[in-house]
Amino acid sequence: MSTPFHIPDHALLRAKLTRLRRRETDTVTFRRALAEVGAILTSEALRDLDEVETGIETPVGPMRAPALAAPEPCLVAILRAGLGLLEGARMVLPEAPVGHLGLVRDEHTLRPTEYVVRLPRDLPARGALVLDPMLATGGSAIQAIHRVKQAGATLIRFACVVAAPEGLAAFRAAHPDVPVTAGALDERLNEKGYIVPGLGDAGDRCFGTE
Ligand SMILES: O=P(O)(O)OC[C@H]1O[C@H](OP(=O)(O)OP(=O)(O)O)[C@H](O)[C@@H]1O
Ligand SMILES: O=c1cc[nH]c(=O)[nH]1
Ligand SMILES: [Mg+2]
Repeated sequence: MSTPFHIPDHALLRAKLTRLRRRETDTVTFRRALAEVGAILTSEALRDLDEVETGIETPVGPMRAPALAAPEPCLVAILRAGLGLLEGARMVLPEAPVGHLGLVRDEHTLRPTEYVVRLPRDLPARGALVLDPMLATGGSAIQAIHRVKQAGATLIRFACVVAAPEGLAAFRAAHPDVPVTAGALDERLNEKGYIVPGLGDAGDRCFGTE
């Protein structure tokens, strides 16, 4: 099986991504755009959730109407930058339980170190959408999905804003069963492991710590 990879064809998504990429975008604008992109990517990543038909009454009369067949999936944010996407994701799924995975990449080895694991109890029953703006070498996302699987989830999806070909290939090799929804697939990684052209350090830009 090969990981399904989907870039939504949406003018708003592209325009908001351009805002995120601009060097001069300030922290407030960056954070707002990241949340908006989080809402769009969450909707797109979950567009194929199972539905059932149910009988309802509108103010005008009865009808058969679609509803979700199962409780909403959990949202899992990879700290820190995933918190920016989470803000928008929760607008779309306000009732979803939220998990946090703290991962930070060593700037020399580019390997992630885990510093927080806090996952919802009903992850196995609900499944999860894991959120991180950047899929660079793929190390952080691969580790995060590993943790979510370890916690018992089988139905897992991953959403990111920008992916690098290197990271996508590594992710596909590690988790071929996990579909990826992304805002864009960029050219490559540079010698420091940053995505080119990318948008810089998503965590620093979101939290004003540059
Ligand atoms: O695919 P990778 O090579 O693992 O790189 C991607 C990771 O790097 C960034 O996090 P960072 O380590 O900078 O932590 P932060 O969000 O706290 O800034 C980003 O948010 C991803 O989690
Ligand atoms: O380009 C990149 C790569 C990793 N992490 C980021 O925040 N940006
Ligand atoms: Mg960072």
